[in-house]
Amino acid sequence: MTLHATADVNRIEAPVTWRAYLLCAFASFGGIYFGYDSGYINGVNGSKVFINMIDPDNNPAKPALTDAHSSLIVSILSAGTFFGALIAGDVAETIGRKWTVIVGCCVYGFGVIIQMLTGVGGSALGFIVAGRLIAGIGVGFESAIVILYMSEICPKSVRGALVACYQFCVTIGLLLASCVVYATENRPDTGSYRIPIAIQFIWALILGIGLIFLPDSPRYYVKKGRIDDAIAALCRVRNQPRDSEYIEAELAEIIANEEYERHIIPDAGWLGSWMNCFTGGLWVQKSNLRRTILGTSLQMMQQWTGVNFIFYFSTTFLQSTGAISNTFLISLIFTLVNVCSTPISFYTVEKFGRRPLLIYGAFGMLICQFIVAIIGVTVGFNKTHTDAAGNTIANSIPAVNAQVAFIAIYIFFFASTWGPGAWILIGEIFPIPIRSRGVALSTASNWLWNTIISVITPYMVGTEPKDANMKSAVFFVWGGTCTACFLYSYFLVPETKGLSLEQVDKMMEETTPRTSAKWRPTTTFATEKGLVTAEHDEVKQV
Ligand SMILES: OC[C@H]1O[C@](O)(CO)[C@@H](O)[C@@H]1O
Repeated sequence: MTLHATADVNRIEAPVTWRAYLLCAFASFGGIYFGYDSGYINGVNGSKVFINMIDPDNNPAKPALTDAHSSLIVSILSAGTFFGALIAGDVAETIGRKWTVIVGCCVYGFGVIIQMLTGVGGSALGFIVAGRLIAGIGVGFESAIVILYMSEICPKSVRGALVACYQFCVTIGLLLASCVVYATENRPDTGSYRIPIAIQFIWALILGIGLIFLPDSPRYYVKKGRIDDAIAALCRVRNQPRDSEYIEAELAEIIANEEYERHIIPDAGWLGSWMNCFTGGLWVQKSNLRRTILGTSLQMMQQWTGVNFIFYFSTTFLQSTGAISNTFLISLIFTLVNVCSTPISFYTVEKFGRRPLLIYGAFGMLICQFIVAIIGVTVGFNKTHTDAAGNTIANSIPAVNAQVAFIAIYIFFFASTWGPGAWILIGEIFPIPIRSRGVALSTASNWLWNTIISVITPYMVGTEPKDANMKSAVFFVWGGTCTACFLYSYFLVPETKGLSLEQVDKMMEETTPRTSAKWRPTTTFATEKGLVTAEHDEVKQV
């Protein structure tokens, strides 16, 4: 086969068309699963019908699941997603990105059916736990591979913005979940939990059926040596004809990079491929080990921002001050701020880049967290009294309101920076031979830390004798972790804006994180591999 390779670093990709845009953006719909599944269970765990089904001996005056059951039902999904993401890395190498996500949708659908059986024949706990574990595996498939797929098909100039759509969909999923459970939670029948569970089917159907009509990743085809399929796929995602010189140039570049990387990281069987993620020196930025640490730690840091403390526990926390009568409304406002702020990143991530976004975002978050903590321990959440009716009331309502406002500003900073930023970067930093496993490991890290934080925070703010009862001081912890995010992004995060995935590879070889933003490509992989032989581009045998 002959392809037009190019030496011009600016001509390796076709201009972006609307169709290409929409095609690439479709997969981001997978984010809805993620958000909806994390969100709906809090409401279901609060439904009386559900509680009576799981824990028939609960106190009718104050119906609640036992701590053990509640944390099992919540965290089992994350356990499933953790393993699902890891398995998906392998599956995506074997059957391709697109089909892995479709398989993920089927697994998820199966998990939803099992959840729907909750309460049938008097069994409840077993069905909901098994169903969420299986659905979690599906979410793990989808959350890791949608990012991988999108990063590989999106045009470089809008890749950040399109992958940010994924996080946007996560936030919409969270919002939908809180609206659905608000509407169903108090129903007197099994609809109070079956409706929120059944709605999950819709997401699986839309994503699974829609993806059947989309092409797989051209980079996957190149890795498998299926060049004709790669050309067809590239033509569709770039909306270009078969003989477009852009398609040929981009393909030549992907092929040259793949050959170069394969030379450095040879195929090494199943175990060897996983081991490849951990090879090379710790102090060498381009090494696989460093990239794996970067991807997994980025996702760890995203969870260390403490965002899920707000999304999982803000209602309980706000209730404890007695200052806010409608805590649902406040949580809804937090969720809305999250949804509305995320699209800001579509623009800023391409205009200013990934690094500034994470650095300034962490800075904004740490300031907000410390302000919330300081107000809280001096005049806000921590200072309460008991009224004549025995209710806990905050001494200073304006101080509590100020804390709520700063929490909302904190969410604004998270949603417009770290929320999407971590996902964008993990899709970009891995070289093709370890990309699917690297993205899988990084996604698994997000879920792992999500679980760890959701398991430990109730003890940090709980009021039982065994609990730390930190009240507002817990925001000092999140202020500290956001400070760690700030230093982390300054010292360790490279700039990947505007580069093709192949150019990112080169940039990571030639720069340090702090010098990365100035790096510009000077040559193409095709030139280096000798595919371009004259001063002007030439047809060359590939
Ligand atoms: O938008 C907030 C949500 O985003 C995530 O951090 C994933 O990127 C979730 O863990 C969190 O619930």
